[in-house]
Amino acid sequence: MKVLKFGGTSVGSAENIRRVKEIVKSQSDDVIVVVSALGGITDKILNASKMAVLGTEYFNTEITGIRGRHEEVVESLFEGEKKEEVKDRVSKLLDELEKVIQGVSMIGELTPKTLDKIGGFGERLSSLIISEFIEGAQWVDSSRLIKTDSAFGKAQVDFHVTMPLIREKFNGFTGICVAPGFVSSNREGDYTTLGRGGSDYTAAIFAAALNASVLEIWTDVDGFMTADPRVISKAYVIKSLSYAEAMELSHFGAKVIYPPTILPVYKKGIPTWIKNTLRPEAEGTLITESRKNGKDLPIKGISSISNITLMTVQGLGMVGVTGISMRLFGALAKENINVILISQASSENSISVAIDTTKAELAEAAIRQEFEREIAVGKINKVEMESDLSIVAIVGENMKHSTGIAGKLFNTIGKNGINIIAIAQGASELNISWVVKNSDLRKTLNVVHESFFLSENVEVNVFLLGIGLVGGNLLNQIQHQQEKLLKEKHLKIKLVGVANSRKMLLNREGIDIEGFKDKLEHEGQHSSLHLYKQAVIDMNIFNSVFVDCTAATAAADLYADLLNANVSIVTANKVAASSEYENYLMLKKIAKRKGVKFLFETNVGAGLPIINTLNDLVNAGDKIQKIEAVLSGTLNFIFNTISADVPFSQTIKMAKEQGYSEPDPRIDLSGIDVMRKLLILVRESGYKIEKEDVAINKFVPDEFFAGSMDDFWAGIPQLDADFEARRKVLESQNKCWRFVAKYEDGRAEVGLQEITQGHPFFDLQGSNNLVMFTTERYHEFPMIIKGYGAGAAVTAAGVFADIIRVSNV
Ligand SMILES: NC(=O)C1=CN([C@@H]2O[C@H](COP(=O)(O)OP(=O)(O)OC[C@H]3O[C@@H](n4cnc5c(N)ncnc54)[C@H](O)[C@@H]3O)[C@@H](O)[C@H]2O)C=CC1
Ligand SMILES: N[C@@H](CC=O)C(=O)O
Repeated sequence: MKVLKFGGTSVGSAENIRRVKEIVKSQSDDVIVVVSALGGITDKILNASKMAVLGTEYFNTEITGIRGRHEEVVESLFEGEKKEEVKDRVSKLLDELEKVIQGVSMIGELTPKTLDKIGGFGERLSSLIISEFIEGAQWVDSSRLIKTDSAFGKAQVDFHVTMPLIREKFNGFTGICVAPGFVSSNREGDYTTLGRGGSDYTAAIFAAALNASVLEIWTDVDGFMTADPRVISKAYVIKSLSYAEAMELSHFGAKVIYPPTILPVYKKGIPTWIKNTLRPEAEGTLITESRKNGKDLPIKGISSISNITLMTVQGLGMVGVTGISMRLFGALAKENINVILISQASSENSISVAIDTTKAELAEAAIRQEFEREIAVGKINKVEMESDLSIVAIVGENMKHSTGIAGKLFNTIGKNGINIIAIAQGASELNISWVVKNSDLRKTLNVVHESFFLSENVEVNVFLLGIGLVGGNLLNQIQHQQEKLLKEKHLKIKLVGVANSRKMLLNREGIDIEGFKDKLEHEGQHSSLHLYKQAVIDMNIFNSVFVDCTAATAAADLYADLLNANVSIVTANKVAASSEYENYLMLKKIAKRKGVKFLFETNVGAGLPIINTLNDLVNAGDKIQKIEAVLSGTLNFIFNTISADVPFSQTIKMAKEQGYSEPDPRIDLSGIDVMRKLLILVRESGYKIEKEDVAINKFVPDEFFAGSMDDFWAGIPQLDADFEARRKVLESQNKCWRFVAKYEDGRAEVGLQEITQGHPFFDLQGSNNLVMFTTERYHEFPMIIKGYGAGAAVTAAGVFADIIRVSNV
């Protein structure tokens, strides 16, 4: 004997009822089919009753709708005489329903007893139609077999009476029987109901009573998912669960099965399948007895409940006093308030309980009344209600005796800036639950799902600002490398935001890099730096990284807020790291405190591994004694290109065209760019230094920087002749110009130098950079790092490497 239960969607239309018939007919065993009401009908019935008791005539409209839905289904499923016969029977039941609701309207009273009588009509109607539609099927009235107490609304089953009644009814039964779910009756024969979702429970009771070989719950999803697929697009179906796991997951919000369903089948060890009526070929989830399975992941699923209120009762007078908890829970129970989570520290100074927010006021009043005396004398000084919260739970038998799960869980959550308000874990170690703000729920679920279920892949969510040379190249590189990184490094780089100075485009599911510029232009929202920053923070996505490829000071001013919101920063923009020392230090401190990264490798030497190398030297205990470097790609290019044929002003234009210069090349020519770089190197070496401490020996007079960009381009050729004359002299002396940065003994300076042959800087070609670190360990022969020091492609590659560093893969 098998018991199959079909939910509201499964029987919600004539088409779906045909699928149900196919499934039932394909069974080789005897079958009991338990059905819910047609999807949405119970809500309509209850609404009609509520309208009736309020005295509005709207209930008639609801009844017409209910009638129409059933008539439509009958019309489609049946033909000829059979159709008329079923129509007639359905109509009689609907008349009965209408009469009861009209009665409610007349007397203006809707007792729980009447509500239970009304509430079960949907199942009675659907089961009647389906039993007639499946040839040879009998109809059995579950309400006469399942006996309960008289707690109308959510009656308790009397198993001592129910089980024999069912066995007796089905003694010697063969074939197919269709029964309404949800409905039951008390000792007096009045209708009761088993609670919303109770049809699952009806099926489980039948299965347990008859020792069914299997219980199948047919619904509209493929099975229990690892998380709510509406929030986690990558959630997938869990193949198998123990009864305890299924119970925990469904209790904590996974609305796949009505929680009480589990107990009867668990007691009898009846395997229970969750299957999809709309995709019967899908494997589904099998719920069986508890087995610790070495192959399973430590946790099977995550579920959550939103709109929770946490009530905290606190007071020194509670410590060591017996009976406080008993009174607290007793007071809540008296008001029929379900406690979803309990958290009490061992100091006993406070107890927190999570309850449904709709019951918060009632709960507070009940507790204040119960502890009136203790509150008056100050033994309890706080009854605090915190709302807009959610409970998240991870569930899995394999957590038992596995070390490190809670550590990994809370570390991941903390690193993503999610505050945990309360925690509960039972000694069974089957479930760890914690409370977060509603606004952090989505991020929490993503973070946990990612780290426990998709641990194979690490996801980094990129918000890019600035799509000029470096930003544009970066996106090309990501696009080309994305697939390889996923395959070989299990790293998913997802572009979730992109902005220029006017517009922003955001999509938490990912933005296709192909054609992103068009999309930004046409679909992007109007933006400003502030709006973009706020959007990044509000989207609250885990493993977020803000990538700054602008040269804007205002962009650097966003970093503190972003880091504080647990967003890592990767920046090619040198402004922040070369700003006031206090600001530079503060950003580093925030990043450290928040467990996120603040990376700026490309600030010095573009893609060259200069800052990372310096960090490694210092971290390993070396001491930087001297820095000598050529740090400007632009200036090195200029001094390598200037010739009798190519005047000074022309080389500046060329450097800009080749993408070496800053967006404003005056930053390069004035020495500011090199000053910033030296400042950063000295700071990363562990010394405190400010801009004012760096002496800049300029080689272009200040007056050329005073006006607009156009003024600059118009004026700069005036220097060509002088430069050419000096260059000739230099050439005759076999020397070259290099713009050198130097730090030694607390003195920092940058300026143009004449370099003689044989010096390491002499042969530095093109836009190359060279850095020499003289340290305690690299003393006689300094460490030298040399290579392309500017250019969009190498810089973008350096930014890309920093993004990958954020992921820690
Ligand atoms: N080009 C190179 O070789 C290297 C560049 N860098 C740094 O990379 C950064 C970008 O340089 P490039 O791509 O060459 O410059 P770029 O001028 O080509 O690109 C900068 C982009 O930022 C955008 N932008 C400016 N202000 C903005 C704002 N408020 N909001 C949004 N977008 C804004 C601009 O419209 C432009 O598209 C600069 O900070 C530069 O110092 C660092 C190392 C090497
Ligand atoms: N403008 C800079 C680019 C790299 O930082 C340079 O020329 O070096």
